[in-house]
Amino acid sequence: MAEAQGQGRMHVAVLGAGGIGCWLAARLALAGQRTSLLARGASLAAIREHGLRAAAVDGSTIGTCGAPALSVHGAAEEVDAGVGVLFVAVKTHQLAACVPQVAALLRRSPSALVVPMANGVDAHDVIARGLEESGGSADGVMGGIARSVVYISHSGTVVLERELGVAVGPIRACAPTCAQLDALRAVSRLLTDVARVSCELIETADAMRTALWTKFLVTGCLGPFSAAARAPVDVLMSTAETTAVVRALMEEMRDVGAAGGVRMPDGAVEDALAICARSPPGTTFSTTRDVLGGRPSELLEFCGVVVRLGRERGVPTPSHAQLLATLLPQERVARGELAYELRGV
Ligand SMILES: CC(C)(CO)C(=O)C(=O)O
Repeated sequence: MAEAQGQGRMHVAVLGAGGIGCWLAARLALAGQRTSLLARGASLAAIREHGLRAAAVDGSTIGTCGAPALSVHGAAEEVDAGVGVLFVAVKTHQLAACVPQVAALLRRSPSALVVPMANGVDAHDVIARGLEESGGSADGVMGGIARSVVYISHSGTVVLERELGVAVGPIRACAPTCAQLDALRAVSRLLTDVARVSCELIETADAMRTALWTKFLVTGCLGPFSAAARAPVDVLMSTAETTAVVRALMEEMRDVGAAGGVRMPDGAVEDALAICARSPPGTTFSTTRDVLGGRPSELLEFCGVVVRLGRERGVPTPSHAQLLATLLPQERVARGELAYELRGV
């Protein structure tokens, strides 16, 4: 952990070259911070050849980074030892499959913190369970939340649309050690002061769970619903009929969370609705883009999880069940599990 605490600098690794992973890697590397990015396929090839480019929405280049600050790898075994923090920035449905990479990295850097930057409310559990099942330790698994609106325009280029920062903090029942808390503080300082990614440090697991569910209230319902409605958030929020559906979806999520001991502030749904109502024209979430682009999405980890937790906790979730059912056939097609024709369309 010594490297994590020294001078606010540490060796950072990022697993996943999607929007969030490339955004974090680019911000860190552009600031001269040593960063190892784990990528695959076309992203790996493009970043190896041309570096990682960060662009503004109008297409202009913010900066391009490569060696020596940024190194890109296809396997965790290639990453040097001494990593202080690993950000796991993959889609929630890819988390379980990437645990072997996390385990391989931890074998070389056993004191690294593992911070998921994934959607949903249980990324830390999926990673921790996977590590424990493979005989490893999950003690370094923390909580993380990404709030920025960023996306990959083409392999090797990440577009920074709205940089709203991240949050990190403990999340698991076992209390973090003093060294881990110091390392979390160092991560937060590194991101905020060096990489210019505003990072909120959340001090307790309870507060972290509340923060995860607060984001989930918005993304977990509006991502899938705006895909089903084929309309951006601002349009859904300026139409009475669709706003009523959004409210019902959020209320179900609040109740399911509360039944599991998550302390949501009074007015959490009103606050989430107000945030959505302020969305700029055309706003979509990654789930919306994935569903409409015919790619596997986080539907099962959003509506699917709400429905499952609702059943386990005795909370009715009819709106989520309906939204899940509406999008399920498309999701199965995207996952290669189903094929059909829509005649006459
Ligand atoms: C809310 C947002 C944009 C934050 O990264 C997101 O999580 C998503 O689009 O999936």
